[in-house]
Amino acid sequence: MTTILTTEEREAALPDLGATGWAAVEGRDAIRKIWKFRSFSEAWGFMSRVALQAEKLNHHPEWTNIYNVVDVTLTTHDCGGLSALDLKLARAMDRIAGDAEVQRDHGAPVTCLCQEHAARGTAPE
Ligand SMILES: C[C@H](O)[C@H](O)[C@H]1CNC2=NC(N)=NC(=O)C2=N1
Repeated sequence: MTTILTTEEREAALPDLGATGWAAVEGRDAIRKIWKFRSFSEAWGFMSRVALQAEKLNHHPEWTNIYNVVDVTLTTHDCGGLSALDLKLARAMDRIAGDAEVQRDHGAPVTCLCQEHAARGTAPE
């Protein structure tokens, strides 16, 4: 049975994950990270590789993909909060994402490349 992380486990693990861009989710015992890849293809490649890890761990993200953006929330449904599996999957995602851009401000709007080109009046490559 998966158990909720203790305070000590959180204090040991969450600061390092926070440093890479993971942040607490308002009103949920969960962590969130937003990646902005250079293309849909790169975003999809990330999701495909993460999906294989999720199946291996039997632990799955809550995520949305809009074009080049992947917005991820991790929590453990079986215990209703953060567990060691969320830490493991978060670290795996960070490894797979490599140096892809991270949006750290979760209060700011999340815009995809289409919206950014439209705002700048530029044409996508
Ligand atoms: C029965 C259920 O499929 C398993 O217990 C797994 C599947 N993937 C899961 N993923 C997440 N995020 N939380 C879970 O509790 C969970 N449970």
